[in-house]
Amino acid sequence: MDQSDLNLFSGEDYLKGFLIQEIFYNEENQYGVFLMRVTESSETMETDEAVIVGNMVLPHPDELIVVYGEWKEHVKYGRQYQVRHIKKELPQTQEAIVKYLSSGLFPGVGKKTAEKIVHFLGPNVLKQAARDPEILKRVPGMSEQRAQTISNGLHEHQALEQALVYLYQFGLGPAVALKVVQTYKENTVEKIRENPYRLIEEVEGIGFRRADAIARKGGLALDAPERFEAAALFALRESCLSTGHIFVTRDQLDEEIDRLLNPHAQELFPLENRQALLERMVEEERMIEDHDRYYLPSLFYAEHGVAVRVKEWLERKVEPTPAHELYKAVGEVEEELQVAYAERQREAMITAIDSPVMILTGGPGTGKTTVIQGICHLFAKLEECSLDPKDYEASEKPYPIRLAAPTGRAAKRMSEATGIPATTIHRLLGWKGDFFERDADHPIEGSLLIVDEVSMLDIWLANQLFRAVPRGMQVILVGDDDQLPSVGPGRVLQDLLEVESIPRVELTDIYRQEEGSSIIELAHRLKGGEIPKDLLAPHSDRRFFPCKRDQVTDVILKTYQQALNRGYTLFDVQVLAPIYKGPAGVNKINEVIQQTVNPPDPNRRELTWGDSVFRYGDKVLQLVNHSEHPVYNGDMGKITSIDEKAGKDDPVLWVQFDRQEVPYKRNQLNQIALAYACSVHKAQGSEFAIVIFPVVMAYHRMLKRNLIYTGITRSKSYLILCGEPEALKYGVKQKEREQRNSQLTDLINREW
Ligand SMILES: Nc1ncnc2c1ncn2[C@@H]1O[C@H](COP(=O)(O)OP(=O)(O)OP(=O)(O)O)[C@@H](O)[C@H]1O
Repeated sequence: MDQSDLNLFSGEDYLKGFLIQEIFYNEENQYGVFLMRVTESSETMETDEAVIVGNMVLPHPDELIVVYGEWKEHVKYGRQYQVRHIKKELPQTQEAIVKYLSSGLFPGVGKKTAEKIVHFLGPNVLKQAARDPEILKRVPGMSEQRAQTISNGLHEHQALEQALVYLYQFGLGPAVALKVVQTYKENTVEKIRENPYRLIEEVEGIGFRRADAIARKGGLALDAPERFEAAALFALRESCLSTGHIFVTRDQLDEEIDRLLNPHAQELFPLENRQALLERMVEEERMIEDHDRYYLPSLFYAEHGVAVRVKEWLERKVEPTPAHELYKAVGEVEEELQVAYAERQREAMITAIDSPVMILTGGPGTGKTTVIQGICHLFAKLEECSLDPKDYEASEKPYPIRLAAPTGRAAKRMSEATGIPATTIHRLLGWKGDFFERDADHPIEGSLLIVDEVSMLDIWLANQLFRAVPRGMQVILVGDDDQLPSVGPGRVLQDLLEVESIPRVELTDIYRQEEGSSIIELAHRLKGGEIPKDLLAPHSDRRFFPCKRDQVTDVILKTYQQALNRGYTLFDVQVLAPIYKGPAGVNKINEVIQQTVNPPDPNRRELTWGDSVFRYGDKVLQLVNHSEHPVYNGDMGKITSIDEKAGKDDPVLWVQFDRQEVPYKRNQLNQIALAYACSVHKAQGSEFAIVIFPVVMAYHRMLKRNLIYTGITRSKSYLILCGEPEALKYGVKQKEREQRNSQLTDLINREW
């Protein structure tokens, strides 16, 4: 395909010329402001210079470009050309071609070689040599290999440029277009013409609607089978990822497919046709069907994997410890640890010792951690093994007990409270960024596994973890099923609780209350749907400041500052909000707190990234499990250094986490966010001395009982609620749990 074949933008207003100065350019979103020398334009201009603004892939200074867009009057900066899309033209004059060839884009071509090439082959060389390396061999002294390299380079460059231009016509922004081109390289146009729907699965950020629009423009028929297949897969994946389903029923699938394919979905794909297409997809194993339930293969296998493991555990017999021995050992543990266990706590410890698998549940302050510690000591006593990690340093024997939790903060808390080493599940499983080292063939080591915060476990992680449990290892799952369910698909803890044959103990008596906590009491009341009469009354450890939505950020800010003035650190105080956007959302609150507690300062380095500013000293949150460093989703740290001039492959920012300082390159900055405020979901598994929790009706879509309960129970010493009391009352009434489709309970109960 020739560049002249792509006369896509004919008729649109344009400016043609060269960039002469970069005023501003943000590599992350390709937003830039440039001064341009205009050599040609669709309308007459008074001068030959223009300020152009917009998202565009950065052109090379010597490249001839055409920008399509329109003139706009900016309140502050005056007349500017707002760019919609940009096309790079091949240079045409001898001088420009020499500059282009020797610009560094083509390895090994310096100014002299470039001049020789143009001298011998003339101004059409760029197009010709891209197609045929033989032409270059006419240049004296040009080796065959070098001719081939230059030709390949030219071909690749022109193909990529054409691909970008091809993508802009579909309304793709430069960032997404660049991602597409990086995925398919010089085959972009071909691949998309072949099947535009492949973009959904192969390029992040493109959904069904965008791929469908591209297919429409490309002339693909509305009733093309590829269209239906793409809609079906997209509908299935979205339902599972956004709602947490493991599978969707045929009715649910049809409804979602119709929504995507409307109008006329039913006529375009009548029942019989649909059935045949779905059957074909099942045959090709792109989805799995079981009794009219449709699964993504990875979810089907994960759910079955978990069921197989749990069944195996339940079938295993653990030799019961004689009762007198058990009770004697519990007594000794009580003495050692100076705790008098309550009856139910003792029952939990004894059940744990004699069960291949057990679930321990309970709300905050009911003594789950105390029992975990008790179980570890009891286990060590009966097995006659040491709990001192030093005793295992020089030995072949593995440490007998593995404590793990889904987040780094939860693991740290567990280890501090029990005095026994604990890690994240990802670390336990040897997470390597895109795979786990530990699996059924390379299981984890030890005899007892205790996992805390199991409500956060989705079916994928549960499967990874369970399959890496070696034969004979006892498993104890600990959690609070009234908390928010896992972010990923499944309802693992709830499903396992519905399997009657799994031994479980529920702790209900609250112990922290004895230490005078009214927060826990409030949490337990709200969990039962009750709003205490003294909700608004000041308590020694909690307050409710009634205010309107517009006043919420002021109230938060005041309370935040008061806490800092009293000596609490940024890490002791945490604001939690259910949503990110809006005047009382996480983003706004972060902006306001940052402005006050860590304001702009000429002596403090900062870096603008997307809509955020990261400044030296800011508190930040890790949003995903880091692929190179042991830093996990939910970990918080402080920015200790910024180098805004760092190159693409060098770190631009460092964050000090608990145990280490972690560098971030520019393309890793999407892994962190400001953390003065964060969502309740992100705070799962963490606790803070002071929690500030705004509740206003503007959050109504997200306000649910389990969310409020989870938010409130994150606070250890002091809880500050602010906002509209009726919003809290409204939220607590919203009890109906999300209905997530899963059949884990049935699978475990079923005879296979
Ligand atoms: N039998 C007991 N006697 C006295 N105090 C107890 C007992 N059990 C637990 N506690 C105390 O109650 C408090 C809460 O216990 P623990 O931290 O074990 O509960 P938890 O369920 O893990 O709560 P959370 O999830 O909020 O951390 C602790 O201070 C603990 O020492």
